[in-house]
Amino acid sequence: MLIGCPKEIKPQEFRVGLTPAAAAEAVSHGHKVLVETGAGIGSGFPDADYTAAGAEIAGDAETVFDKAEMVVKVKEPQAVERAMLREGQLLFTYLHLAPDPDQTRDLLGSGVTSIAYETVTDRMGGLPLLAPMSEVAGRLAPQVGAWTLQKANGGRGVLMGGVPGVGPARVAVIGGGVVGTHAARIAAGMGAEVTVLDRSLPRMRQLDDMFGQVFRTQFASGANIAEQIAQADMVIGAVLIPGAAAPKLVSRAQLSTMKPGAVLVDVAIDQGGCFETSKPTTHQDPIYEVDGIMHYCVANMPGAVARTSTIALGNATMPFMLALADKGWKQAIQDDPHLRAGLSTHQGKLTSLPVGEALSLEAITPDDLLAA
Ligand SMILES: NC(=O)C1=CN([C@@H]2O[C@H](COP(=O)(O)OP(=O)(O)OC[C@H]3O[C@@H](n4cnc5c(N)ncnc54)[C@H](O)[C@@H]3O)[C@@H](O)[C@H]2O)C=CC1
Ligand SMILES: CC(=O)C(=O)O
Ligand SMILES: [Mg+2]
Repeated sequence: MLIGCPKEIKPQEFRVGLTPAAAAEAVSHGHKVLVETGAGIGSGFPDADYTAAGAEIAGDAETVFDKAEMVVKVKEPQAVERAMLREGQLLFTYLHLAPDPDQTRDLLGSGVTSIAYETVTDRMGGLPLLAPMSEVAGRLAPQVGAWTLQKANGGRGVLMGGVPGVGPARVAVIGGGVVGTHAARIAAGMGAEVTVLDRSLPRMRQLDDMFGQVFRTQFASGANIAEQIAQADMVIGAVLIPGAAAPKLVSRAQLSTMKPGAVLVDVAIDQGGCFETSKPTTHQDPIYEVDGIMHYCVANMPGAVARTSTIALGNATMPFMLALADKGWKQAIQDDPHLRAGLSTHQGKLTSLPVGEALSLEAITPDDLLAA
């Protein structure tokens, strides 16, 4: 199979879909790999690393999209990239379709077969292709939130760990999955007083066993969320219902109950965000203020630490990428129900029920598609 890897074009996105190590593995499996010139540069991988791995270098994105049987990326295809997709081609990348009707329409219109990293599952009920980037974004969240809390950035001027004689910042993390756990660990490590709110009692038991007194857990009822945000210097949004639009857990009216200059970091923004006032921002212009409350809502946070993120993502995607290349998408998803869970569009059909529900579109399950 010819596997193509274009350079990412989302603002300030420095990750790349294929590492030289992944390219070398694909070549050793007998596949051809075509990488756009400069695609790996932002992650510290020059073209020479790809040619050494046996890949070819293409001069532009058009050549990659034109020739590739499978396009491997990081972020959802942007409008100019979507215009280059076609029926019979396979797209393997993050998609986040539920909050993105334009992208969904274009993917369906192109006929491309697309598999979303973020809905591929594993035997433990986890999301193995989302997890590495959730680890990164979770660890980044208190760091960017602490920067936003600085007075010059619009925050209330509170230091995460406090100092002797002055108490630490209070941080509420809503959602105690991968993002939430990593965020809570780092915020606690910075000296903040941290509470993690989740709706899953088994998850909170697990967190309590693992972390003891490092941070507290609290059931994510509306009342508890209201109480926590009123006391918080920083609130980190980290909820997920896989594939679906994020539930809105903090309304605009509730901002008036918060401390002026408090910070909302909405990591769940890629699924539409869990605060009513969230809207996606970029690394170039990451923060904005609503009713005195600072918001950080960057939808590709891991792009800020591209080298770590590219390698972490590549480690996770490689076995799936190889299965798709070796077997073709149909056989690969027939053999692996976890990869099947990622199938999102095929020949103009939407194959994700949560996306169908979020966008009021007709959808079938991947199983129904295979059975048809
Ligand atoms: N902005 C960015 O750059 C990035 C964003 N993300 C996003 O972060 C979000 C979280 O991802 P993960 O931690 O990997 O998901 P996860 O599935 O590991 O954790 C989600 C947690 O949310 C909890 N939850 C669901 N509904 C809830 C509710 N109503 N109230 C409280 N808790 C609730 C679940 O019980 C679960 O523990 C996703 O939207 C993901 O796409 C991930 C990586 C990068
Ligand atoms: C998960 C995601 O959206 C990202 O890593 O950018
Ligand atoms: Mg998007």
